[in-house]
Amino acid sequence: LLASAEDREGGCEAVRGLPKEFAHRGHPWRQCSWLGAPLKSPCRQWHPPRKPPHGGVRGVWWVMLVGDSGVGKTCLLVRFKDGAFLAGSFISTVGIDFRNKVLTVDGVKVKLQIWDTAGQERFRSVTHAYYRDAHALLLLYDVTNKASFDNIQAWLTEIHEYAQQDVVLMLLGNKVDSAQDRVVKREDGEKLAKEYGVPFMETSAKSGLNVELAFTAIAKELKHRSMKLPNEPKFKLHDYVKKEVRGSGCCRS
Ligand SMILES: Nc1nc2c(ncn2[C@@H]2O[C@H](COP(=O)(O)OP(=O)(O)OP(=O)(O)O)[C@@H](O)[C@H]2O)c(=O)[nH]1
Ligand SMILES: [Mg+2]
Repeated sequence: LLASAEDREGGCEAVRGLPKEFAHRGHPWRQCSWLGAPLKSPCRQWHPPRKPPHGGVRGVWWVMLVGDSGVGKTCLLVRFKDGAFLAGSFISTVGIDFRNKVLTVDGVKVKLQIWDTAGQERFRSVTHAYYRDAHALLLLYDVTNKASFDNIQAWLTEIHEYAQQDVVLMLLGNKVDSAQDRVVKREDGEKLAKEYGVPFMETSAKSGLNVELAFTAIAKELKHRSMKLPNEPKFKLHDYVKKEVRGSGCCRS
C-alpha cells in the first residue's frame, strides 16, 4: 500500500479514502496503535509509533446537542467554544451545524466535534440521520419552560430508537440564571434523570455555570472508555458529575 504523508497524518481511514474529519466514522479507530489498544487492522504501518496524528490529538468524538427549540443548545455550544453568551434576538438553528473544540483530558489532547441540532420539529428527520454516529448526547431542557421538560421523555424515546446503545448521555437543565422565571425545580430534573439512570446537572449558557464541566465530563468518559490502561480504575461519570457539579448560587464556569 502506498500513501502520501498527508494520508499518513490522517491515519488508517485516509487509506480507506475517508476525509480526515470523518476519520472515526464507520471504523473501529480504537484499534489504531497510537491509542494504545491492540492492533488488528492493516493501518499499523501508517502510524508513527509515538507521535499521534492530528497535532497531538489522540481521540475525536462526536457530541450532539438535542432538545426542544429555544432551550439554549446553540448558546451552550458558543459559551463552551468561545466563552461568550449570544445575547439578543433568538436565531433558531436551521438543520444542523458543528463546531470543533480541542481539550486536554487527564493530560491527553482530545477533540470534540459538537453537533448543534435544530430543535424545531420540521428538522427532526435531519437530526435522526446523525444520531447513529454520535458518541455522546447532551439532552437539554429549559428550566423556565415546563413544556421543554415534559418533552424530555419523548426525546429519550427518540434517542433510544436512533442512537447507539452505548451512547454517553447527560441531561442538562439550562437557563438557571433566570431564577425568577424558573418553573422546573432542580429536584424534578434530578428525579427524572435518576429514573432514566442518566447523569444530570443544571447549566447556564449566560453565566457559564457548569458549561465547561458538562463537556469535560463527557470527554473524560469517552477518553476512559477508549484509552483505559489495564490497571486504571474505571471512570464513574455519575460520581464525577455529583462531585464536581455546582449549584446555581455559584457562578463557576
Ligand atoms: N437567560 C438565559 N437565556 C438563554 C440561555 N441560553 C440560551 N438563552 C436564550 O434562549 C434563546 C434560545 O437560545 P438558543 O441557544 O438559540 O436555543 P436553541 O436550543 O439552539 O434553539 P433551536 O436552534 O431552535 O433548536 C436565546 O434568546 C438565548 O439568548 C441561558 O443560559 N440563560
Ligand atoms: Mg440552535
